[in-house]
Amino acid sequence: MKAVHFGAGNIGRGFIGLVLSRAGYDVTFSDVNDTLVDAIQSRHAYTVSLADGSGEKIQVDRVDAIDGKNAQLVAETVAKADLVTTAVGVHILKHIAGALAQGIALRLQAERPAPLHVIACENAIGGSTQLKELVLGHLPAELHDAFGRYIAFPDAAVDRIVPIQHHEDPLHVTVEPFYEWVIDRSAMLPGFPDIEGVHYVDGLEPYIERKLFTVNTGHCTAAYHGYLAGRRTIQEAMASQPIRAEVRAVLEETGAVLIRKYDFPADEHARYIDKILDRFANPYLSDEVERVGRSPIRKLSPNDRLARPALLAMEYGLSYAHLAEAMAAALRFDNKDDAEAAEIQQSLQAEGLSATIARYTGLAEEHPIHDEVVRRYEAMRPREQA
Ligand SMILES: NC(=O)c1ccc[n+]([C@@H]2O[C@H](COP(=O)([O-])OP(=O)(O)OC[C@H]3O[C@@H](n4cnc5c(N)ncnc54)[C@H](O)[C@@H]3O)[C@@H](O)[C@H]2O)c1
Ligand SMILES: O=P(O)(O)OC[C@@H](O)[C@@H](O)[C@H](O)[C@H](O)CO
Repeated sequence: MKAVHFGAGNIGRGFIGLVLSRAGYDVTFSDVNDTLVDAIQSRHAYTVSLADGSGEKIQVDRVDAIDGKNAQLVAETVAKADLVTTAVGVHILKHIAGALAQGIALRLQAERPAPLHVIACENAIGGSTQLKELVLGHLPAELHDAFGRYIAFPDAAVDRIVPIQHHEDPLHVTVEPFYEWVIDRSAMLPGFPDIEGVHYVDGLEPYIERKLFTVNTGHCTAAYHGYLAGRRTIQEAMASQPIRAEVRAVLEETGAVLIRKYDFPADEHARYIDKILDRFANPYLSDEVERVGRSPIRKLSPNDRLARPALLAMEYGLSYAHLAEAMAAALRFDNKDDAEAAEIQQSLQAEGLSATIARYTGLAEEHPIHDEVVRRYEAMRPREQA
């Protein structure tokens, strides 16, 4: 079985590539990073360590790589694959859609096209569905019918903390022991063999919202408050009692929303939160606040981990004060190396606070959550004075 995985980065090598390889797939990574592609092409293997103090290394074999900048080669590789996965970043999906569509077109020209599943493993609601729309935009109308019959894009939720790596070997990757990969079976074609290590469900929404509004809401809260307090990593941030308490408070707000929306048992959800707080504090990981807080425009956007649970909380008459505090801290994430953070700072200077909140969160000026973010932003000290 052949899999093409877009993105040989941290989650690509440390999670998806590892699981697929163990499940019996020959994995070909497509990436635009020449260092990664060259190293995989020359060694056809890499190692993964679990951040549990054991020092044990897992060998991943039978891997290959292609240059993601070569659209023709990417298309030909996709045409021969049994499975396509991605972990490139949701904003990059539009850049891979053209070559993916070209590969799908090649498959659909066959007399009896082989079915294909394309699974986006990104931190977003409906990542595969978004990719499907992008791919459709590149396909001629006469292929749309066959596309609907032979190509499926089941949505997925992926959870494993993989920090930015700092090893001499560019392929080695250290990951947390925990992982969870959930795929929406109801969107799959019949006859596809289960991937060992994947949890299949009918209907992904509760799983992706639970993951995004707990792991990722809590994570970015730790990152933004940690950044403001001058902490370098999430582990250092979580060692601060006030920050840990703020992260827990945010997760109690999103937890109340999730319990109300999905009827999750409260005691089970409380254990889920406790486990996540412990994962953030894992002493064997060093995860920089800049990585976890990266792309604040995406994180503040209406359908993502801060604004969406706050809106749901308001709709249900629940508290959103700590979510508003996290949004205010995101607006003060003044990391010059992050293009989205720089854009927010520029907007704050040029347009002012209210217009910036409205533009990036979609919360208009008179909205109660907007007002709460304004109050909290104004009461918050910037990083220099923290
Ligand atoms: N790191 C984590 O803890 C984690 C966990 C769960 C989900 N995710 C999600 O996985 C995705 C990737 O995150 P990451 O941390 O691995 O990032 P990363 O930057 O380590 O990896 C992304 C990879 O995509 C490659 N890439 C960029 N443009 C490309 C293109 N046009 N074609 C092919 N490859 C391209 C980059 O070169 C890089 O190697 C994101 O959506 C992230 O939210 C990350
Ligand atoms: O990848 P992002 O930028 O959406 O979010 C940063 C981290 O919260 C994220 O990568 C987590 O480490 C991951 O989602 C854990 O499963």
